[in-house]
Amino acid sequence: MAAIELINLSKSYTSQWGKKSIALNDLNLKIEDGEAFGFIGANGAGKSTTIKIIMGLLKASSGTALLYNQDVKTPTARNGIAYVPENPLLYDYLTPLEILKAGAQLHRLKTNDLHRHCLSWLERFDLLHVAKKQLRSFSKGMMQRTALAHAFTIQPKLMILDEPFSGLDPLGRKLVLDILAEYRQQGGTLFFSSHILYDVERLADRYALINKGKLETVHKPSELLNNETTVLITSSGEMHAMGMESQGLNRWKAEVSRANLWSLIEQLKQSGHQIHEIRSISTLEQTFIASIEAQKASYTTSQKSA
Ligand SMILES: Nc1ncnc2c1ncn2[C@@H]1O[C@H](COP(=O)(O)OP(=O)(O)OP(=O)(O)O)[C@@H](O)[C@H]1O
Repeated sequence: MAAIELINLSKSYTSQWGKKSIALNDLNLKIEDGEAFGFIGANGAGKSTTIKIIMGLLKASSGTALLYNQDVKTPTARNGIAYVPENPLLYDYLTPLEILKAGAQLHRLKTNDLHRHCLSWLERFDLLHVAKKQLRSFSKGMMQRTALAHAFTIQPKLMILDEPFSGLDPLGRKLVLDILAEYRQQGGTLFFSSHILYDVERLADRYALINKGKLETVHKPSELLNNETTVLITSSGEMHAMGMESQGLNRWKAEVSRANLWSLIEQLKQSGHQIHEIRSISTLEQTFIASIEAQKASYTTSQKSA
């Protein structure tokens, strides 16, 4: 069954002077249950508008949004679904423990020991030491982790996250990425928007690019792995291997095109190197930029010929 289905979804805003602007233009998208889906787009592309319509916080101008085959206009459509907005607003006179408990009770979570259940999620998000501290002293990253812990507490079947990595430092990002990956492995469904393309690439089974309210493409990250893709390879070894750049302490690194990867691996083997990591770099970023540039170019051409 589809977890999320958007059918010809459009949204336009009208300013107080009567000027109409289109935020979403005839969006069609289907996200299957159990899938991790990344939603990418530049500022103002329409990501938050889409998510707010799904969550019933905004009304679409036309079209339909379904959650597990139920129209999002039906409040029960969101049962068992967690949502973390881009800048979560949490009552700052409360403590994380109070927030998690209130959320679990609101969602009528069935657990033998609510207190322990909430504490375990706070521990997972590295917030146990501040479990009973008021949120007003928290940094942006701690707030974000509290909001995410709150979402996990209700054990949702689907998580809808608007920029889940925003405000997190590298350690916080890694922590959240690991927890989301684990949630995925256990069968959870994930729909998230992000600007951090590397994280989307690591977490998403598929992703969509949205540009000026229009869906550009829906891809599997693996579809991007072509011969032009740049690949990062790191190794360790005592001898210099041709094509590798020294990182000190017998560590080496190189960025090569995918087409040249196999000959480099052969080279490393011959030089007695141990390979540590091979991963594609910036592929999503390249696709994203190329897609926006292509859109701009076609717009300029059509303006000239008009
Ligand atoms: N309340 C509103 N009134 C008028 N226009 C709006 C309103 N909310 C959003 N928009 C416009 O709709 C378009 C899509 O905005 P949206 O917030 O969905 O983009 P986004 O992709 O989430 O951007 P960001 O990455 O910056 O959060 C933008 O042009 C924005 O200016």
